[in-house]
Amino acid sequence: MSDQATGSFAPITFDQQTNRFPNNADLSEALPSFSEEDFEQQQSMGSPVITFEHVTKVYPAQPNRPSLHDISVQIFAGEFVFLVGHSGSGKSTFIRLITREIKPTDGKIYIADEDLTTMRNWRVPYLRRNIGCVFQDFKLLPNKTVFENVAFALEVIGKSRHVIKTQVPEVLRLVGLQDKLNKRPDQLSGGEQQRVSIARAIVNRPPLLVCDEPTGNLDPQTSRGIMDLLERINRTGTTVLVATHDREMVDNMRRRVIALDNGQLTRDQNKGVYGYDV
Ligand SMILES: Nc1ncnc2c1ncn2[C@@H]1O[C@H](COP(=O)(O)OP(=O)(O)OP(=O)(O)O)[C@@H](O)[C@H]1O
Repeated sequence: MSDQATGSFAPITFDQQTNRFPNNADLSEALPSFSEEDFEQQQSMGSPVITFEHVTKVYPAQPNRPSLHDISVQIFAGEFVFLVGHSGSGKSTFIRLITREIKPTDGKIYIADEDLTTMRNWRVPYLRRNIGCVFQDFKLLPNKTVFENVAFALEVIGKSRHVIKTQVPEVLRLVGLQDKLNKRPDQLSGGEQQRVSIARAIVNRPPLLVCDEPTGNLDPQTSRGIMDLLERINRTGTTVLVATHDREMVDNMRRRVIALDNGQLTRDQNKGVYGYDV
């Protein structure tokens, strides 16, 4: 499988004036794509996409052991961040808090300027339209083709057939699957299935992409292809957060590393490594 996928994909960004989500009615109208300079300027302007303020999460089933304890951290627009830590250190909990699958026991979480702790339930689907999610186990619909799996993400939010016919082939070109539109997931390799799930996550051009162990089921070479793809998506302006155990990948890519240990934030390092403390 070639990793030389191309595409003119550009994400929708948070509203620059208000740092709030764009109105979802506007999401199909592509904003101007970023140049590298715009992008650096945006980062130096420092608009936070994810803010945790003294966040603690205690699951009722484990009342005496916080799964996250007093976490304060910010992730800014355009960053590529690895979240690392032992099994059970709290990485998935961190991600599930961002998507408002769960709420913190204490503290505040903001996505852009939206306060997730006070967000009304009816707003949650709108939040999720702005966050692409990729998981270890792909979560594809087995009876649908590659095209249909990706199209489904647009159908459920009411996109027109015209938008679907334009955006689905474009994103499948970006992930290098333009020749597999009519295959079903069981006719694809693991790496190709993960590319479909990435295409599905970004087809609506979310400003934020969160990935929970995206290479956990893949061999090292295929994993490199997936990480290259995530880097390419990041270069279009999308903020990318990747929870991973993949030491080699983290060490090779030298991006920001946030380390969790036993629910505590133990390290936050620019151009970091996986390290031996996790
Ligand atoms: N629904 C739940 N109810 C009770 N405890 C939970 C629940 N989900 C997670 N935990 C606990 O919270 C802690 C953190 O779990 P979490 O899944 O966030 O870790 P992780 O770093 O993602 O682990 P892994 O790398 O194995 O996926 C663990 O002690 C786990 O047992």
